[in-house]
Amino acid sequence: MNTEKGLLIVLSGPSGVGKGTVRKAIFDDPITDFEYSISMTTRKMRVGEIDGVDYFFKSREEFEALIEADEFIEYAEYVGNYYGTPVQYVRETMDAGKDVFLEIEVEGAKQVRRKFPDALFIFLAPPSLAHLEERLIGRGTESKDVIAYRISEARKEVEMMNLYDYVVVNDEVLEAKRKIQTIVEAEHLKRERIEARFRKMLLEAKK
Ligand SMILES: Nc1nc2c(ncn2[C@@H]2O[C@H](COP(=O)(O)OP(=O)(O)O)[C@@H](O)[C@H]2O)c(=O)[nH]1
Ligand SMILES: Nc1ncnc2c1ncn2[C@@H]1O[C@H](COP(=O)(O)OP(=O)(O)O)[C@@H](O)[C@H]1O
Repeated sequence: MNTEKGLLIVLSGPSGVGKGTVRKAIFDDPITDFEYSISMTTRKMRVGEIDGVDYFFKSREEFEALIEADEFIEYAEYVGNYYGTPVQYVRETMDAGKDVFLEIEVEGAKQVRRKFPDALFIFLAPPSLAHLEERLIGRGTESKDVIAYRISEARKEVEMMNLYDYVVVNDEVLEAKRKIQTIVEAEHLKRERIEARFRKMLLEAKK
C-alpha cells in the first residue's frame, strides 16, 4: 500500500440519482481537496454546458481512435453515446499525491474495479425508484422513451450496489455530500494506519 499516491474515488449509481448534483456540491465546497477528472463523451452538448469543463465533447470517430490508442481507463456506451475517463490526467494527478474523483455510470465503474482494485467505490442510491423517475422527469433533459429506458437500466444497476465499498442514499444533497467527504477522510485514516503498522513490522523484522 502506498499512501503517498493519491486515492482514486469512484462515485457511481443510476442516471438521475443525482451524481452530477452531488458532485457539484462537493466541488463547490472549499474544503474539498480532490481533483475532478473530466470525462470524454460523444453525446451532444446540452444548453449551458462548456467543452472542457463539463465534458470533452468528441465525435464518434475521435472517440474510437482514442479507444484504439488505449487512452481510457474505462469507457462505456450508454444510451447510444460513448463516455470515458482519459488515463493520462488520472495517472499524473494520483502520482502527484492528489486524490482523483470520477463520476461515472456502473459499467465503467466495474472496469475501474478491475484495473484499480485499491480505488474507493461509492454507490449513490435513490431513496426509491419512484424518486428516481421523478428526478429524471423533473430535470426535463430527456424524452419519455429515454427516461423509460434509463429507469429499466436503473433497476439492474441498483442490484449491483453490493459490489461497492459504500452506499450513500441521496435524500438531501448536502447530507450526501457530507457523507462522501467523511468516507474519503476515513479511508485516508485507515490507509495511513495500515501503512504505519506495516512500517513498524518491517522495522521489527530488521532487528
Ligand atoms: N463509464 C463512464 N460513464 C460516465 C463518464 N462520464 C459520465 N458518465 C456517466 O454517463 C451517464 C450519462 O451522463 P450524461 O449524459 O451527462 O447524463 P446525466 O448524468 O444523466 O445528466 C451518467 O451516469 C454519468 O455518470 C465516464 O467517463 N465514463
Ligand atoms: N437529493 C435530491 N433531492 C431532490 N432532487 C435531486 C436531488 N439530487 C438531485 N436531484 C435532482 O434530480 C435530477 C437528476 O440529478 P442529476 O445530478 O442530473 O443526476 P445524475 O447525474 O445522476 O444523472 C436533477 O433535476 C437534480 O436537480
